[in-house]
Amino acid sequence: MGEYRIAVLPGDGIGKEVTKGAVEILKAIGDRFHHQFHFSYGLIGGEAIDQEGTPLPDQTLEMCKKSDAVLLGAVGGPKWDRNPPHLRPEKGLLQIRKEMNLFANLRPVKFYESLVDSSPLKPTVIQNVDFMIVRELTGGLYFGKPSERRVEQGEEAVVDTLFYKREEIKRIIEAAFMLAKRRKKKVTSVDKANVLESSRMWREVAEEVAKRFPDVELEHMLVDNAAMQLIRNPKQFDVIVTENMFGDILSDEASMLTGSLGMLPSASLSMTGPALYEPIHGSAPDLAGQNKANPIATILSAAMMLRFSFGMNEEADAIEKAVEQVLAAGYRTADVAQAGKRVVSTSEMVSEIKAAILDDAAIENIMQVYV
Ligand SMILES: NC(=O)C1=CN([C@@H]2O[C@H](COP(=O)(O)OP(=O)(O)OC[C@H]3O[C@@H](n4cnc5c(N)ncnc54)[C@H](O)[C@@H]3O)[C@@H](O)[C@H]2O)C=CC1
Ligand SMILES: CC(C)CC(=O)C(=O)O
Ligand SMILES: [Mg+2]
Repeated sequence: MGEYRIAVLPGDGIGKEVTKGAVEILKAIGDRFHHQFHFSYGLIGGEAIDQEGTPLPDQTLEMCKKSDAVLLGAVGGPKWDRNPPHLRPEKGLLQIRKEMNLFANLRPVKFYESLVDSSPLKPTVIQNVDFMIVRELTGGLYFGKPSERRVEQGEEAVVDTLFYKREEIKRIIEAAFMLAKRRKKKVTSVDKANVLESSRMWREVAEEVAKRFPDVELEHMLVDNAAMQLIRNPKQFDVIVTENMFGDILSDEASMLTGSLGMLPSASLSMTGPALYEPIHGSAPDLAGQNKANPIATILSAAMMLRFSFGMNEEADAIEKAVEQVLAAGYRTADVAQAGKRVVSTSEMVSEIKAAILDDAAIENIMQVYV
């Protein structure tokens, strides 16, 4: 029996509700496949500021570094929006990504036939969409220094910095090529090379890396065009690789190809240490505490954890299959609700997915006896 330590950081707002659901699903997987998952909980974000005076307490970071994988909900909320930069919940998230070297953020965008009418886009546009956004996560505009307000020639001014070392660009582009090699063999490198020097180096590095992957096609695309192409013809994409902020924005946009921001999971990987798994959405203050949020993005993030961190392909498949079954059976949280479908709460959706996982196990047991 395998034993695995999972650090859980629920965070703020709906982060608490969706991680609770994903932990229930992991426990069901543990029961069905005979693994022992040990969960330990830590503070991050606004709640950590309130209780510990910092958005990322040392004990949270230590616990995560010692774990086999981290599951995170979301951070932030209006309560902390006027805090100084070092006391913002989002700072805790940026810090944990940096401290754990989680440079590669994988955000799969996958079409679900049952949700075809939940997306505002036409079925012909979204059917069979299946691509991966590879977002650089520990550099770029969210980390560059200086990032501050100042006075210049007597005027109030402000600066943020987009900084990368060549090596940081190289490793994320290599990660994208390695993924593409195992997929449809196409990398779209998204930048703003017509304006930004950082993007011109990004392009150069992409060209260099591409030489080592002759069977993978490389195309460059400017980010404004990419935002449009995602809506015009998303099926053209296989792997998109891009700078931190570009990836942040494009992935929220891409989520609507599936019908909701509440559907997109992510994995944040480092070269060596434990990885972190989180939905791509935020703490949704408008839904917090109402048992209405879609837990599927977090549940699918847990599936990514099983696949990437623990090598449990069958277990990850079981979660993904259960999600598809429950959607096909007509269960919907409010964000993907459609006429004629059954609208359920967060906890009801979790229960349905859990039942689908355990029902499948029961069928398997019967088959083992009779076949
Ligand atoms: N990874 C993280 O922890 C992130 C944190 N944030 C923080 O979250 C707070 C709110 O930011 P917003 O811009 O409103 O982004 P958001 O992602 O929290 O919400 C945007 C919209 O999507 C909806 N939504 C999000 N997740 C959903 C789910 N699982 N099910 C159903 N609907 C869902 C929300 O109700 C809202 O209408 C801010 O403090 C922001 O800084 C934002 C993005 C990511
Ligand atoms: C703090 C933000 C960078 C979080 C976010 O929007 C994201 O990671 O998608
Ligand atoms: Mg985001």
